[in-house]
Amino acid sequence: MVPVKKSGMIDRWVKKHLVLYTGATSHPFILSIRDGTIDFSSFKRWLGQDYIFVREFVPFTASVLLKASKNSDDSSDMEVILSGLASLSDEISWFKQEAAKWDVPLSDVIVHKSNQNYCRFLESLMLPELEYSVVVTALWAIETVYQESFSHCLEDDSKTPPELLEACKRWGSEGFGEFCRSLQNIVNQCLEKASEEELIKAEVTFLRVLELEIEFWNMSQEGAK
Ligand SMILES: Cc1ncc(CO)c(N)n1
Repeated sequence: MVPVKKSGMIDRWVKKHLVLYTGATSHPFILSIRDGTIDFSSFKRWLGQDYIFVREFVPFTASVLLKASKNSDDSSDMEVILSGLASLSDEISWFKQEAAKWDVPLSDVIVHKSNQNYCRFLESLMLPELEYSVVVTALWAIETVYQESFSHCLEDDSKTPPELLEACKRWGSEGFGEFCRSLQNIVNQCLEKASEEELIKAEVTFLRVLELEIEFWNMSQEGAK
C-alpha cells in the first residue's frame, strides 16, 4: 500500500473542497460589501448576531487552549492560541462600540436559528473527549473564513463603504492573516501525527464549519429564517 502523505493537509483539503470553501469565503454578503451595494440593515443584523457568536467563541477558544496546553509538545501552540483568546477581549469591546454607533441594541438580540446551530456546534466541540487536532482544525477554519472573506473587501479595486472599513480591517488585515497562518501550521503539524480516524473527524469538522459559515452569511443577508 502506498503510504498517504499527510503534510500540508490543509492545502489539500482546501483544494479538494474548493467549491464549499469559496462559498464561505466569497459569499454574496461579503461581495456586496466589496462592491459597495450592501444594505446597511444586513450589516446591522450581522453585527448583532456576530456579537452573540463571539461571546460563545470565547469559551470555545479557551477550551482549545486548555487542550493545547495538555496535548501539544510544542509550547508555541499555546502562545498562538492565547494571543487569539486575548484579542477577543478587544473584539467584544469593538462590537459594543460599533453596535452603539449603528443603534443595534445588543441586550435584546434574538438569536437566529443559523446562529443557534453554530453556537450549539461550538458547544459540542468543547466536550473534553474531543481531540485537540479536531478542535484546533475548527478554530483555524472559523478564523480563516473571516480572514479570507474580509480581505476581499480591502483589495485595491474594492468599493467598500468607508463606514465598514474598520470591520473589514479587523479580520482582513495582514496581522490577522499572520495569526491564521500560524494556526494553519499548528493544524498541519497536528494532523501529521493524527490517526486515520482523527483525520476523518477533522476533515468533517472543517466541512461543517464551512457550511455553518455559509448559513451565517445567508442569515445576515436574508434575515430571520
Ligand atoms: C460567524 C463567525 N465566524 C468567524 C468569526 C471569526 O472570529 C466570527 N467573528 N464570526
